[in-house]
Amino acid sequence: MTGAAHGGDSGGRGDFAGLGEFDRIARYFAPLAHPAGLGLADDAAVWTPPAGLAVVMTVDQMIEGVHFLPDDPPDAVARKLLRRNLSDLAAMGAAPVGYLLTTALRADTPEAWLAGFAGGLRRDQAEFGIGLFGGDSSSTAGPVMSSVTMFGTVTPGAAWRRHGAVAGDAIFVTGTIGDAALGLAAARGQLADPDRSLRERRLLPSPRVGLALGGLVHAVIDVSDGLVQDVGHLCRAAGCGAVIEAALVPASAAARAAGPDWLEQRLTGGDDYELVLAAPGANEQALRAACGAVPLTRIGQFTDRHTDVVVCDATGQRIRLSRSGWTHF
Ligand SMILES: Nc1ncnc2c1ncn2[C@@H]1O[C@H](COP(=O)(O)OP(=O)(O)OP(=O)(O)O)[C@@H](O)[C@H]1O
Ligand SMILES: Cc1ncc(C[n+]2csc(CCOP(=O)(O)O)c2C)c(N)n1
Ligand SMILES: [Mg+2]
Ligand SMILES: [Mg+2]
Ligand SMILES: [Mg+2]
Repeated sequence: MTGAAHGGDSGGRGDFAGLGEFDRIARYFAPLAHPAGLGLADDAAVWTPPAGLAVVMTVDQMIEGVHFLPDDPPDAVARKLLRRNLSDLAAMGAAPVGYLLTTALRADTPEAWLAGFAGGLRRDQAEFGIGLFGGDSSSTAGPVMSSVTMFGTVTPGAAWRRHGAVAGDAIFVTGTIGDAALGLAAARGQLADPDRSLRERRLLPSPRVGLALGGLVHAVIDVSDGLVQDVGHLCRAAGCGAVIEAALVPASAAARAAGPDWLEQRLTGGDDYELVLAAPGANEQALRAACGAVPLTRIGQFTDRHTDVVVCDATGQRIRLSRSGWTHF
């Protein structure tokens, strides 16, 4: 390498006003390092998993224009990135430990954006007890992009899986469904959001980490693409079908205020990061106890109608939807 030296490069351009790649890492990311990250001063992280535990790994991205809006607060972008991954670990019954981070920023990305992003990481690291293992910094002429690869642990053989639902199992869901999708509609000016609670739920999901559901559930998935599509994944994994009673799907006060025209958007819009559980109805009280303060609602049941998710109204009449959830082209 020629030019800038490690730890003191001054090859920065644009809004980073002289702050180069290695200074950015030292200033914004090294303070967030987990002990396994070795101060972000080596070529890779070295992590010794606790003896007797299995490692659970997942990765998800945040891409400007696809997963977040250009004007979204950078701390919220970072927190949602962590929380999308935390939600996948939650769906597997894993305890989160740490993560690898990649960023691709534009030369005109303000330094304040990176400072806000790192502040969001710091805040949720404290909230969820995780640390930064390391990562990679790159540049782009296009949309800002970032990804997190997150690691957690679980007792070997005890991870919850997407398969395992059986006909007759109840479908349970945590929290409320549809707020983030309605929040996106609100951001686009299609829907009022007087108390900004829909915006809040779009920006900051609540991953359901740490629920002691082991032994009570047959299958689990987190809702990222949309309730109907993600229940469909449980069905395909198990070779069964499902009936969801639309009126039972929990809605926040703001979602109820939006009215019935927004039903399809709520059930298929995604970005909820709630858990869907397949479990015997008889386990309902035990599940409720395991969920503590996290609301749990029975929304339907699995059936022997192979791999078909049916949404119906309170009279059993089928509600036809034009899509089941989010897909990238
Ligand atoms: N590009 C890829 N390379 C390898 N595996 C992939 C790739 N994309 C997805 N997968 C795998 O496919 C499965 C489904 O991935 P998907 O991203 O849909 O799950 P998810 O993270 O739960 O959903 P979402 O991305 O909507 O949050 C996972 O096991 C994931 O590891
Ligand atoms: C600007 C903007 N447009 C659309 C959405 C909605 N959205 C995008 S990707 C996705 C599914 C999960 O992502 P993936 O499958 O890539 O992991 C959802 C629900 C958003 N959040 N922001
Ligand atoms: Mg994914
Ligand atoms: Mg998932
Ligand atoms: Mg995911």
